[in-house]
Amino acid sequence: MKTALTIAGTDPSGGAGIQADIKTMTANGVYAMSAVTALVAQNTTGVKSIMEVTPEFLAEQLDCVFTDIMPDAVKTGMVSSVPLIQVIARKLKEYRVEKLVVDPVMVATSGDRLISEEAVDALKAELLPLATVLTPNIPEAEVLSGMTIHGPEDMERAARSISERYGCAVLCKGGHDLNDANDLLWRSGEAKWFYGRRIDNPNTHGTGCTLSSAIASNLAKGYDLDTSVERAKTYLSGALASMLDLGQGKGPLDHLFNLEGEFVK
Ligand SMILES: Nc1ncnc2c1ncn2[C@@H]1O[C@H](COP(=O)(O)OP(=O)(O)OP(=O)(O)O)[C@@H](O)[C@H]1O
Ligand SMILES: Cc1ncc(COP(=O)(O)O)c(N)n1
Repeated sequence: MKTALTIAGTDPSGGAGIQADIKTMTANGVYAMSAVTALVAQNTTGVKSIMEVTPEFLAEQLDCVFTDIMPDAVKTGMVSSVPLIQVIARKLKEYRVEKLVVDPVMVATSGDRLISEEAVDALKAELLPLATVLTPNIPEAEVLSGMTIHGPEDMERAARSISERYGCAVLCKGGHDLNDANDLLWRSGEAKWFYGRRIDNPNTHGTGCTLSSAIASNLAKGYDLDTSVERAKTYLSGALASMLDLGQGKGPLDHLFNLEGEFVK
């Protein structure tokens, strides 16, 4: 069985972060592992508080995984402070991780900030250059490129600039565009659009976490980047179209919409 590791924060309400990542990886047929960067008290209505792990403890978690079950792909999500980012970058290099999806998580759907100002600089300097693919949403692409994005051409310009600066592929997600759900992948100096039907579902808590974990799962299984993005987007659309409706805020996706078998009944 292929294996994937998520390095991210938690969501006790199960819709985003580590919990969404594990469900997504499982639903996408890989063995899921997780290293926690922060315990986050949050639910569908917002973030109440954050308790970061120490850099030493994160290093120990990563050593435990990498020395025992070397993942076929790794995804990073919420990495809220400079020392944690430094540890992650060091360990990814030490263990020569090749397939890395970096979701540059900055602000939750609820509007709560999940990374410090200084950590954005560390993310750029330490983690982005290691990524196979980076998956910013439009506001994150604006921060990383320093450009303002008003439409598809701006998405291409920003993704290209980020890709050239950090030497990685960039998937600029269009979920924040109210008309479409089209994502732009900039890789090897070229743009490729992934068109999605916009699903009329307000419950989008964890869409970013889910998409990046599904991409990592497909990379782990050996698919190339374009195919991994295509498959991940199809999976995400299915989880959104299942119209799960839980919680009092923006609810979670139905990660296991495709699960069948006798134990499900
Ligand atoms: N209503 C929707 N219908 C179909 N696809 C959607 C919808 N909303 C978002 N998506 C898709 O979900 C994925 C995540 O995009 P989005 O821009 O929402 O990321 P994000 O902002 O990081 O997510 P999050 O809301 O978790 O922070 C993209 O593939 C996007 O096209
Ligand atoms: C631990 C963690 N990581 C990421 C997100 C972003 O997800 P969303 O923007 O969908 O709330 C989150 N809310 N919590």
